[in-house]
Amino acid sequence: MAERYFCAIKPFGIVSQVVGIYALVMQIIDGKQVAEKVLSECSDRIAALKEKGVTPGLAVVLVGEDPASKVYVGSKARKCVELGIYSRKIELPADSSQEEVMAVVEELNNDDKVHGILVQSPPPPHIDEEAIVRAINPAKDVDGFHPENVAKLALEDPTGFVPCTPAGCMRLLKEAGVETSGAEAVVIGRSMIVGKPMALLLMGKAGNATVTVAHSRTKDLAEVCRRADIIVAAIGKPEFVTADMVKDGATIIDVGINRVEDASKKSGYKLVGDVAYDECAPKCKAITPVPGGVGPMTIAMLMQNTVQAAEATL
Ligand SMILES: Nc1nc(=O)c2c([nH]1)NC[C@@H]1CN(c3ccc(C(=O)N[C@@H](CCC(=O)O)C(=O)O)cc3)C=[N+]21
Repeated sequence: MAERYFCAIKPFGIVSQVVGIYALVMQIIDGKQVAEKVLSECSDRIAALKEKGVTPGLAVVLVGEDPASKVYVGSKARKCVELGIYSRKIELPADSSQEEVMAVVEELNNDDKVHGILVQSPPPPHIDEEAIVRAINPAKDVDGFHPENVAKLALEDPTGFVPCTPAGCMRLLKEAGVETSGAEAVVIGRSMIVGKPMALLLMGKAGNATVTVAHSRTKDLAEVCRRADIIVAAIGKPEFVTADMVKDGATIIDVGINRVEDASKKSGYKLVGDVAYDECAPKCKAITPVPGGVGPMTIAMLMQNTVQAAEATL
């Protein structure tokens, strides 16, 4: 599921080039390609559901006008249409009250055509996001953020929903043929959306890795990272992981999506990950690019969770 690239070392002559080619075979993990595979599995399951009279449905709620959120919500809705998932998009003004958002969630909880509910994060600052997440019926919580699903993940109960981004990272490792069992994995970041569930997945039966969770208070982060066979970068800081933090032959999963200014781009910005890709990639056995790595997988796993939610109603 992934292409192999050769990093030829030009300046050092033919012999070094050959040595370089053997020493530095590096795999760029193609997230778009793996996402296509996941989506085609979803297609088959959707067809089977429709034969039984069930059309999976996903509702996406967006509060406010954040342009990046609008892009994500748009691509989620588009993916639903492509797959034949019934899609509802609910856009609420930025000044909506807590009660108004809660009322929408309640309505969606009671809508039998809707199997999955996602409230785009982050909502405007006056909204209590935790209360919203708790109000979602756990059986429709396709983000896997509800406490019941967090508990099921910790318990390794497969009836729960695994958060989409870490689920996508695990699938990428699997499809790239990266051995997690017995590996030293370092997760950088401890968020409830990525870092914490990622650590649970790597540590659990699906991963069997030895896991370290590093964060902003970690002492000697570079040293901790250098131990890693697998680094999962989910810090939210552009190009935070540098080559000196990476062991030769490590695998890097870059969860970061940061918009940084770039005058040469029409949009005025470019996307970079949490990893300084150009300097880290030559040291890696395998690495995910940004864009085209974890991002497309997040959406694919959301579709998969929606299918799972619909199947659970049969
Ligand atoms: N309740 C909730 N659930 C989410 O799953 C959720 C959320 N809130 N809030 C925002 C984040 C972010 N997120 C992304 C999904 C796809 C791409 C994606 O497809 N990225 C493309 C590039 C997209 C671009 O060009 O901007 C890529 O990396 O190749 C990125 C980010 C889901 N999120």
